[in-house]
Order: sequence, then structure tokens, then C-alpha cells
Amino acid sequence: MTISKGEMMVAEISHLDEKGSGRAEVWRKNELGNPKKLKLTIPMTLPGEKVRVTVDQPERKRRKAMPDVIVEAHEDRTAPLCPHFDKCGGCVWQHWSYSAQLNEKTKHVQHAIHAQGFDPKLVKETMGMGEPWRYRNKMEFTFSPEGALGLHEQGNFRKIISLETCLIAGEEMVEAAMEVAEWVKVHQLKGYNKDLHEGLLRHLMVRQSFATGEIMLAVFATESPQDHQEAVRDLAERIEQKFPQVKSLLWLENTNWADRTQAEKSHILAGRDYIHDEMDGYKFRLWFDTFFQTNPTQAQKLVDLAIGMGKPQKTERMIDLFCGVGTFSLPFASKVGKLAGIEIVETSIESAKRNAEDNGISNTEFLAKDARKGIDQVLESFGHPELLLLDPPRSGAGGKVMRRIGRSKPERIVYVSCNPDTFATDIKELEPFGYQLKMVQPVDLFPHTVHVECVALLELQ
Ligand SMILES: C[S@@+](CC[C@H](N)C(=O)[O-])C[C@H]1O[C@@H](n2cnc3c(N)ncnc32)[C@H](O)[C@@H]1O
Repeated sequence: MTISKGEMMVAEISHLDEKGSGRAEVWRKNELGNPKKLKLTIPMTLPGEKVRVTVDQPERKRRKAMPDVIVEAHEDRTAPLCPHFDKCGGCVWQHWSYSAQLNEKTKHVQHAIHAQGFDPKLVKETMGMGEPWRYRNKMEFTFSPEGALGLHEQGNFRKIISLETCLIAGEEMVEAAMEVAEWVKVHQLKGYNKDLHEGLLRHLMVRQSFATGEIMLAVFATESPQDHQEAVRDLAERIEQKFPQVKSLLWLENTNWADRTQAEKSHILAGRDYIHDEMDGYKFRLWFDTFFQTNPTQAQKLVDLAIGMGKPQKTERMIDLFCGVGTFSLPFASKVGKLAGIEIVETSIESAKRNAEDNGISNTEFLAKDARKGIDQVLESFGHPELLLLDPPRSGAGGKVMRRIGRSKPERIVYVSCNPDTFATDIKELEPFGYQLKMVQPVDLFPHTVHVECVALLELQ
């Protein structure tokens, strides 16, 4: 069949890609009459579904197409709750029942470890949330050049969807963000245009501790608050009157081309420059740039699982690699003899030290070092650890770090991962050192997205 521009056709979804979109292949004839494959990426679809799509550029090999009609729906298809679902890039799987999402996540982890030669039966069923909504304690919204506040459109980082709600963020966080959006309208402030590198408002970060209730609101802007005194005063007054739980209202200057929530200068408009949070009964101070687990309910499960698998003993030495501000270090420190935390970001290490002090913990040392160098330094000062926990970023720890871990011979390794694929390649590196994978427990920290976290145990044979 030849396909002409704008022609409607029915495609069958064979599988989902790493971003959670459906993939389908259709055959067509080229201008010489030979068969040619057209690969389609179709968001908001599910495996096995038949969908009608309009093909806008049939001459291309790969195209993204939006589903016009679902001809045959997956049995677990469900109506998405959020009014922004069809545009927003935040949650791509709201049209799939929660139990089916969890199954898909388990399968992803099984495939990832099987691809590296491990037994997929070691993977348990993904632990989900009882109530998989309003789980995020931190959101970063973006201002459009016109000043609307929202999130990026699916697959289009240039376009911002103006939001009225967000069902995965805490309710008070959304209400506070909407107040800021209203303030922007009243003062007719301009948003930042990334292409032209002009405009005032760039991002709004909202973070709330679900344990203490304290909220931080941080406005990222290209100019100083002194240049907008009347508007800034009004913002502080509105927030103070309506949201007494905002304990930190910040104005952060960012003139950098990079589109990130970073700051060259910070100004406290009200309160302090950090908020108090808690995890596993331990107190943490969070600044605007502090990495902290964004789903506290499920993060608590990660901590419990890590302790259950690691079985820390009072006589043991432990390394917490990629320790951040000490989310795992503090609960483990009270159960081992000595703990060393290693982390590359200096402010996180400063924070980890202060968090240990605030919680009366004195058997820890924290090193601001790259993981590789940090392991060498700890081995010299403190000898071989009996227990090692690692929680690297999505890119994984990498072969060099994993081989150093293997040579340092901990009896037990607890690996906390946010990427099953890099987790699987990392643990493969431990096999020659005599480690055996004992179990993998996936945990859903990000319902309605493709992401899945795992806690795994490896033991030295
Ligand atoms: C997934 S976070 C985990 C943080 C912490 N375990 C927690 O749960 O809050 C990964 C951490 O690794 C740190 N990191 C990234 N690259 C690193 C490196 N090469 N060496 C040491 N730490 C690194 C990041 O700064 C980040 O804090």
C-alpha cells in the first residue's frame, strides 16, 4: 500500500519504547513500487492496541504520530484523571491501570537483568503505592515567554503548557504555585525566552516536607529583586497571608544560558534559605539545590528494604557510596560501628555532616569526592568494609567504580538503583570478584511514569 500525505491508517502497537510511547511498523510502497517500512512512535497507546493515526510525512522512515482513534483498546486501558494528560510531558502512563503499570515495571527489571545473564526469577513484584497520586514533594515548573506557569509539552521542550493543576504534586504545593501564577498575571511580568535569552521569570521550584509541612518557594529570574521591588513585596505579602507554611521564599538569579534551576545569587524574600524535612525519623535540612528523594512514602520503603537486606551489625564498618545528604547514611549509622559516606557534591556533604550532627550521630565521616577516589581514600583510612551501599545516578556507577567495589571485598552489597539497565551492567562487573545476586525488589517511586527504582542484595560467596 502506498501512503499519501495526511492519509489515515490503522497501526498495531508492538511494544513500548523507553519513554513509554507505543511503537508500530507499517509497510508502504516507495516511488519505485518497492516495499518500505515506516516506523511510528505513537504516544498514549498500549501494547497490542490497534489505533488509527494520520501520517503527515510518509516519505520519512520514522515518524511520531498522534492517535486519532483507539480502534481496539488494551483491556487495562483506563481514563486518565488529569485534564492535562494529553499534552503534559509529566506522566505518560495515566491511561494504563496502576496494577498494569506495576507489572510492566517488574518486566522491565526482569528483562534488564536477564540481558546480562542473571536469573529473572530473582526479581520480586514491584511494590506500588496504596494511593498513587499527590506523591511528589518537589516540582520544578517553567514560565513561558508570555508568563504562563506550567510544565513542558510532551516531546517538545520549547512549549510550556499552562497548568491549572498537577495530580502528582502535593495539593498545597500546587495551590502555592497557582498563587505565584496569579501574581505574575497581576504584575504583567514576562517569562524567559530561551531562544532570545531575554525575559525575567524562568522557573518556579516548590518543595514541601510531607513530614513537617514546611514549604519552600523559589523563583528563578534573570534580574535582581531590587529591580522589581513593588512586585516582589507583593509576592512576599501574598505568600505570608495565604501560606503560613511557606518557611522559605527565595529569589534566585540565574543568567546562565543552560536551562536549569541553578543560581548565581540568592536572595531570601521571607523566612530562611532551607526547610526542615524528616525521613525514617531523622531530621534533614533541605536547601533549594539539595538532592532529596521526591516520593517520601516510597523512599521510606527503600530505606526499610535496604536495612532488611543489608542486615547492618554494630561491629561492622560500612560505606555509603553516592550518599547525597545522608538519606541512607543516618538510618544505617545507628546500626553499624562506623560509616563513611562518599558524594561528589560538596554542599550535599556539608549538609550530610550537619544532618548527622542535628541527629546526634557521631560515628560517621563524609567525604566530598568522586566515588572512585573516595573508595580508595576510605579503604586506606578505615580498612575493608563489611557492608557497602551504593545509590548512583541514572547513568550508573560504571565499570571502574564497580571493580573498585569488588576489590574492596565487602561481604554484602546493597545496590539502590533508579535505572534497571545500568544496574544490570554494573552488577555484571562484580561477578569475577565472587559476588552473587540474591534478590531484586523493584519499588515504584514514580507512578504514571516509566521510571522504576530497585533495591538489590549481592553477597560475596
Ligand atoms: C540517586 S542520588 C542518591 C543520593 C542519596 N543516596 C539519597 O538517597 O538521597 C545519586 C547521588 O550521586 C551523586 N554523584 C553523582 N556522580 C557522582 C560521582 N562521580 N561520585 C560521587 N557521587 C556522585 C549525586 O550528586 C547524587 O547525590
